Amino acid sequence: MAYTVIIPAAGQGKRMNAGGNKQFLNIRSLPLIIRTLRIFQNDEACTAIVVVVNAGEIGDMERLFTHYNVSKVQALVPGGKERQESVYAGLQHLDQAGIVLVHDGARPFIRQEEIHRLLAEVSDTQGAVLATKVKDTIKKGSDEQFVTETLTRDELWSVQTPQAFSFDMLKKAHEVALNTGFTGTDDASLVEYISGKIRLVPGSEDNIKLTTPDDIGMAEMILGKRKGDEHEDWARL
Ligand SMILES: Nc1ccn([C@@H]2O[C@H](COP(=O)(O)OP(=O)(O)OP(=O)(O)O)[C@@H](O)[C@H]2O)c(=O)n1
Ligand SMILES: C[C@](O)(CO)[C@H](O)COP(=O)(O)O
Repeated sequence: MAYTVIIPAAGQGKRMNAGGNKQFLNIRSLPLIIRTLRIFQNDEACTAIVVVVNAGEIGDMERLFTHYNVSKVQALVPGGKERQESVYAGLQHLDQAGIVLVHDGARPFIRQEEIHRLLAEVSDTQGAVLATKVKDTIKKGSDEQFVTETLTRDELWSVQTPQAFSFDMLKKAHEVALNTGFTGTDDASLVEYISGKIRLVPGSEDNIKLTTPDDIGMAEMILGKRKGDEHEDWARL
């Protein structure tokens, strides 16, 4: 199934503490954003990529894309203060309807197989997200750090990207959120807000978001584990 993808990459990378946007960090000598983009560059079902970046970083990003032959980037769009604003900015630059994926620039270990399983699930619902079952016991806490509730673990999922939607549904969800002041930490929550049904699609623990310095060690481990796998997307660009 053909799709387009919006890649929000306009963060500050504060928790990574790398002195700048973590998208430019080299992970085994390849910039993080390039690791993420090449998965989509190499996926024949992906027809176009919109990358949302910080306004001051457009030139640097363009140079990277040229250097690494990332040819599917249809637009480089200046982002907003929050991730939600950045995705909305990206949506304005998609000139194709159909299925749209949103995928964090900071998640470089997504596999084509997972993307295609997600796509297979989105056709009969309003949205689909990759997710893993929670392994820890999750409790809610008060401001004073007392437990207020222990949640039922069997019902809990840790949600990742990519998240898949029809273009019309995602656009409507973002517009309603904007007009009502609703904010969410992922795109599915905006669709849920307008009562859309979101399918949970089991994903992989490897699809981490590089958020803190510890995640760099985890990334090295994942790369080590995948080394030698000639079918891996990462070996091809
Ligand atoms: N205003 C923002 C904030 C985040 N993002 C993107 O959304 C993804 C997930 O965000 P996160 O991991 O939180 O990245 P940062 O915002 O860069 O990190 P931090 O919160 O530590 O500053 C990243 O690819 C990031 O670049 C974005 O496009 N626009
Ligand atoms: C969209 C997301 O990656 C799903 O897990 C996550 O919610 C992004 O959160 P962040 O606070 O922007 O890192």
